[in-house]
Amino acid sequence: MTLQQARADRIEEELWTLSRFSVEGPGVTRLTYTPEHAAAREVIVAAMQRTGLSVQEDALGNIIGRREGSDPALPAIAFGSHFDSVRNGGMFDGTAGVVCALEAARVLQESGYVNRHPLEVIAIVEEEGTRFSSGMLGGRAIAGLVSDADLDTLVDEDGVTVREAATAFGLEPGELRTAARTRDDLRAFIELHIEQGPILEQEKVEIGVVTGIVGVRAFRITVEGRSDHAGTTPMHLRQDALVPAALMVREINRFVNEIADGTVATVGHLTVTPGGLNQVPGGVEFTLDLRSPHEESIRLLVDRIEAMVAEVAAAAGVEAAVNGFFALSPVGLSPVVVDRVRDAASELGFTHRDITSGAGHDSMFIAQITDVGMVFVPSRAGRSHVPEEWSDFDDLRKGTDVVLHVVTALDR
Ligand SMILES: NC(=O)N[C@@H](Cc1ccccc1)C(=O)O
Ligand SMILES: [Mn+2]
Repeated sequence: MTLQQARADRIEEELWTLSRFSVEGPGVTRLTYTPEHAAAREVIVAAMQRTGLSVQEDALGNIIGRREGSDPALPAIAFGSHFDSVRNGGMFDGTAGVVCALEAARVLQESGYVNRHPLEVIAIVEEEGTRFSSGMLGGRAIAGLVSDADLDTLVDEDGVTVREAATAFGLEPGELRTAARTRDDLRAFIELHIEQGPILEQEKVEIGVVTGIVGVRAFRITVEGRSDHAGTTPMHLRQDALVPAALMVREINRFVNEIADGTVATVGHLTVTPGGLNQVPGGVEFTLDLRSPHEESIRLLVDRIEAMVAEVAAAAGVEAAVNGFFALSPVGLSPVVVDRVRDAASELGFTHRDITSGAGHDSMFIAQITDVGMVFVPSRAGRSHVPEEWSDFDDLRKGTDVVLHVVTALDR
């Protein structure tokens, strides 16, 4: 039995279809448990059913298309990615991995492949954390790492909890236990994803063999001063919260540039209250996203940032707090799967190189309960989380062929 090649035209058509399920505005904005999510879900479920997969949805809405194997006692080999997006993001981040997994399932069916292990296509929800400010929630549910309490503490900007939104969406979020997978029922997970960085394109390499994923730390930093009249309050009497906050942002940037070991820091969102032209800022809240392949660099950087924030706040006569709300150590992917990704790329004659992911992925959590590998395809100009995000459909086809080879190799 020879596997047919994946088809770039079907990948392209399905991606364009899914890209239209977005709120108005530049790029793709598809938040979890919204009408846009519901429309994408419908297309994914229909594609799974057309490919002979039986479809289940777990407590949080992860969609699992399953094909039983000739040996039902074996754990499943799964492949897929997420299908939510950041605001005004691209049409490939996550969704390309779902579409390529669907394409792989079509090729297996058309090739008449007889699988020993059950095979699963998994379309994962709420990876970006755009709605509930909690990264990789869908992947964490698969890894059994979401608690019942999380369902009530994670809220969107209107205060709607995950439990309320998932229930309104027709799911049973309380059934978290059924979402949790284990090594007994999951043999491996392979995630195809766009690189979201410049390396593969710069080096003209077709396939990224992901060996590890950076550690991620997320914080909310608050600065509390005192609001006053912008016209009548002399400068020496002010407790302006924004001036020290601006200094903190600049200092964080200086610290990271001094480390220069691949560690990165981003202040992506900053709010000022009360926010009027003629009002001295009384409060500032900003986010801080730290990433590094080196756990130690993050630890040292966090210590230095916390000391600096306290120092700058004291000097400015304001209060400040550094609140961490997400922390994940760097993850090494499973050599069993990583080696097969590399072998598959070689056998298929694709240029490839080992690469560390600067983006976080559901695979980081799923790696805690089974063997995980990732396949990267090039991103044009390394851009992602922007409407300009682009990957070539034939590169996605090549990535899909790699996924197919890894799945069938693991299935032997
Ligand atoms: N693939 C991708 O973009 N993943 C997200 C995962 C994430 C979400 C929220 C916070 C931190 C990280 C990223 O920004 O890396
Ligand atoms: Mn993303």
